[in-house]
Amino acid sequence: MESGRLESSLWVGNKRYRAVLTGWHFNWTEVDKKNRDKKTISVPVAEVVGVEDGRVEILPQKLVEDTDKDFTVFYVKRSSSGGSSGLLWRLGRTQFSCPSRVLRDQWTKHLRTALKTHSPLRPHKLLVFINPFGGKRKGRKIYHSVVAPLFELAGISSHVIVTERANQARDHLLKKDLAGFDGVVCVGGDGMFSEILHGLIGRTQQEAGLCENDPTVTLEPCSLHIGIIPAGSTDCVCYATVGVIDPLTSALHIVIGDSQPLDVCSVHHASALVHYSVSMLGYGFYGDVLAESEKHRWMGPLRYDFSGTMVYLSNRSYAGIVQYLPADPLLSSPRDKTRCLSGCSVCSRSTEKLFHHFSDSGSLYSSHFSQYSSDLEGDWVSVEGKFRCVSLTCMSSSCPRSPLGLSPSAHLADGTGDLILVWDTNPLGFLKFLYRHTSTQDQFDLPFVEVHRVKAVRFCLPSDKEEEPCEKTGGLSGDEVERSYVETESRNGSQQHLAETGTRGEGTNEQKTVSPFLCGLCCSKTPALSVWNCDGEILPFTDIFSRIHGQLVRLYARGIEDGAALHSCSEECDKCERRCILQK
Ligand SMILES: Nc1ncnc2c1ncn2[C@@H]1O[C@H](COP(=O)(O)OP(=O)(O)OP(=O)(O)O)[C@@H](O)[C@H]1O
Repeated sequence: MESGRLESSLWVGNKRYRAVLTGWHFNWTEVDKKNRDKKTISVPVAEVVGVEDGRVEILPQKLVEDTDKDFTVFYVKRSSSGGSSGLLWRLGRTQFSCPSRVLRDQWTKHLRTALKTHSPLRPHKLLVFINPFGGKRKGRKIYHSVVAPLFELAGISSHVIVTERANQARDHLLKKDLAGFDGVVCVGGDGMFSEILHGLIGRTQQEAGLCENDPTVTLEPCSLHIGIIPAGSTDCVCYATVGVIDPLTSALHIVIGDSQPLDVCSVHHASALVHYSVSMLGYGFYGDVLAESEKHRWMGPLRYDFSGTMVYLSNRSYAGIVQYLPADPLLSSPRDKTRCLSGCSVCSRSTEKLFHHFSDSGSLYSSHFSQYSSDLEGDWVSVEGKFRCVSLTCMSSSCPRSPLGLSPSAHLADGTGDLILVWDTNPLGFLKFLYRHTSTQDQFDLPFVEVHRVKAVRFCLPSDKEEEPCEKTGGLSGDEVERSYVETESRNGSQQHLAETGTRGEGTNEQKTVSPFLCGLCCSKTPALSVWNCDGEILPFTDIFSRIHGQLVRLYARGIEDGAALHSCSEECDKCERRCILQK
């Protein structure tokens, strides 16, 4: 007999079922139905959230009826999210009745043992940071009403810190004792996630004795997982890694110990680390929109629409030199029309490549990497001209506004980023580019747009551009307008391969300080410089070097589940070889 297998009749209400625990799956099928339309519900053991004695309810509030012959199983139940790209997860609950207490105890014991065996990454102890001011200021309420009951059900202990200031979570992670924790949960938006990201990566490098400032160093992957409970005004990282912005769905991913590796881009200026980014590093349009929106915080989330419109109308483009190190084109391409979904094969292949010591060492994290990466070797490409925007993203950066994202075929964990160059163009062309982000039309299929899959990027100003405050730079002169036109025309011809890294770029304006603020839109002068928008933060430098670190962190997530590809519940479900995943 298969170990861990258990089979018996059980009752749900007044209907009799044949229940089977095979080790990997727990199934129950109604037995008394005469006709063929019997329905099997099949739950992978890895998606069982908890097993309780008696008749138990936990949401919206806990109710326990401690009976002798009953037990309650809580599990992940999917439902269509209607609009979002992923699936909503809900807490399924079924109360089973047994003929005897002995059988009941046998069932609960077997189910609990199966959970331990088949879900090795389930967290036992979590450190939780709640930003009480994020989004609509509902972080605390969301945590206590939705997340905490699930943690209790799953036997997870948590240490909760409600932050009192910005950067408290980051500082805590950098300095305090983290022994015994399996992961860190942030209840907030993208800003709060960024704090956790910086704290965890920084702490991991400190402990590994690695210098974060050196872009050539191979950083140590973080051993603690990050869970994101969306409670901000922008929750793009959650959306791009789970497919929906829903605290219950995210809490369930944490509880069952899902694990999604994530690439991180480090941004350096003049030999110092400036920031880490996972979603978007953007100069030009996206930088201007962020800078403008900071002036209108009082508008709330509306400020992004307002600022986007104002910046669009200001019709700006900026001179720059972009150098990039292309990724291996044989592995994937940003134009290959694939989507990085749960179980992505491109990311899986990259895991083997990125952690090729894995099989030797037996542990992902104990593998000994060479401290200096060979990742930055290769032929760099350089382009120069005027850009509407230059963006680098390590993921699709999909969000509810742009369901396919900035780069629809980008991968979460393949060790590459997508560099998007939007050259100077007329306002209508740029509007078309922006508009295509909200539809399924290909935003890269435009003559003034390029996209490259890359491992590293440098950006610097042409030597004649000074990083001066806009009052001094004034508007573009006639010469500059002319130059812009010529460069735009010849941009493909201007590409040149660099034999080595660093002929220009990092450090060319080390001593200069950027004016982080743009001219007001009422100002008749056009600034010569934009700013970098790094995951919603303005960077105080223009010349940067950025590099993608493959799978540097792990989230309690599994990527976006493809609802369309999954078999939906049908009456014939028990005859179907695939698991019925949409249990209505
Ligand atoms: N107690 C606090 N007081 C003030 N700021 C805080 C506090 N806790 C965290 N923060 C900071 O608030 C910023 C925004 O937080 P978060 O991302 O959670 O919310 P948000 O509403 O999405 O933010 P925004 O719209 O400003 O990006 C973060 O950068 C974080 O550092």
